[in-house]
Amino acid sequence: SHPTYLLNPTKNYRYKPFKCWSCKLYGCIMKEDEDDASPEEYVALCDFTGSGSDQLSFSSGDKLLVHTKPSSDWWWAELQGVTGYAPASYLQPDGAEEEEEEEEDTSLQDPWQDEEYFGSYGTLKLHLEMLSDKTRTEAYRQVIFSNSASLRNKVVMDLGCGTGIISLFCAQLAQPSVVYAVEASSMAAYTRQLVKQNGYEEVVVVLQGRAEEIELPEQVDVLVSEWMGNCLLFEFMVESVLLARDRWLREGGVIWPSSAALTLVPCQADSYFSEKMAFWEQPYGLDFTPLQPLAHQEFFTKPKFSHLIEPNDCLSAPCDVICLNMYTLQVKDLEEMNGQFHFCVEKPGVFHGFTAWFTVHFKSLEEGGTTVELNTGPNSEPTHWKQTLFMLDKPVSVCAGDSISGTILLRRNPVWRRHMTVTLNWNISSTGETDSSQVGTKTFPMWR
Ligand SMILES: N=C(N)NCC[C@H]1O[C@@H](n2cnc3c(N)ncnc32)[C@H](O)[C@@H]1O
Repeated sequence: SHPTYLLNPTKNYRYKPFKCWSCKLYGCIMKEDEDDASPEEYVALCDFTGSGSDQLSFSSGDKLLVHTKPSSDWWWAELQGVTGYAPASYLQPDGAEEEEEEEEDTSLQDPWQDEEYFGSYGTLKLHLEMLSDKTRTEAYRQVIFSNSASLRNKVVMDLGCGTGIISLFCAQLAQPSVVYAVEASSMAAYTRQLVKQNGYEEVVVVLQGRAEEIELPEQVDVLVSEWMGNCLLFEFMVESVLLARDRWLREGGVIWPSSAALTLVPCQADSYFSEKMAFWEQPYGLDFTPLQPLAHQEFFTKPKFSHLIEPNDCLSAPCDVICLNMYTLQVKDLEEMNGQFHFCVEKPGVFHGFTAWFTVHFKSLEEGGTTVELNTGPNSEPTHWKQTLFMLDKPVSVCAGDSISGTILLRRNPVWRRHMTVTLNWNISSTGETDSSQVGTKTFPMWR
């Protein structure tokens, strides 16, 4: 669940641009405009629908003429006489496909980056981190324990079982007829050993392969999975869970978790801001402020994952901005998920950014049974996910009574299928002496 394995250093990243308030152009850290060399031919890797008059819409396979590259993210391009900004990450030099094949560069042909992804889960590091997370692991144990009677003689699928801990809980605490423990990484071979070592090979069947591709001998009564990533959705393993639900979960079957929510709160982040930005004011009595734009680009352009927010850093009550019902959620819904928020600032402070976390619920198999909750927020025991911090470009002082309202948009990356961007739009309205309001917007790549 760490994004590090997806930071593919050989691929030049493209940061999403942020609208520069002063010049209202994309990517205000503009390189000198290259002299008007002859336009280069590029082919579109996927569809793009431009927003605003200055963006160019195109379809996958279109051949665009790129006239200038004012920033690494947005290029001035032309398609059939129409010009506008096109996102550079959607374009590939025309004819590069053949070269790509020659270089055996698989990363573009593997938008799921499965080699890195399942490679990283083939080692113990991430499994040790997840197993050491008692809050997470005990929550799943509680689900199995409190439903043990209803699990008797049931057929269970544990999707992405890793070391098999959830499947082992099922065999240890309940009497299911069988648990299909599906794991795509090479960890599956060890998981089979763990099942045998603990004497559960009669109950737990380990299948190595992607859940979308393996064959089960029967439908299942219960589909359980621990699929949540940073900001709930990063890795987009949830897509595999939905595909398995549609293919293997019998009518009336149960999916765990049954629902998920992404929660947001406006917050202070004094120590992070001081550490990364204020530091350059006067280190060792010298003025290093010319480095602040660099610090901004390097530290505040992407979200900070594994951030631990203190409850008193929250400037208002949190708000669930996206709620997923795992019975009705469709894969196509994952492309763009919208949420709205309205926060009432409860105390004066500095609005440095937003913090996000998630909560999942496990509905009981028994009518009226207790629902188990796994909450990764600041008022619960910390988990290995911690929280995710989105820093604003400029901190804003706020007073009690101010309101911060706006929208959040999670847009899945059309090329890199485990990645997304998070766009936040906000409006701060103060009802102090001077009725003022400040609007802002920022798009964060997670992580491409
Ligand atoms: N964010 C998380 N919870 N990650 C846990 C991912 C675990 O599920 C495994 N996994 C992820 N996707 C799949 C899939 N489609 N099929 C099988 N195993 C998977 C992965 O190898 C790792 O062991």
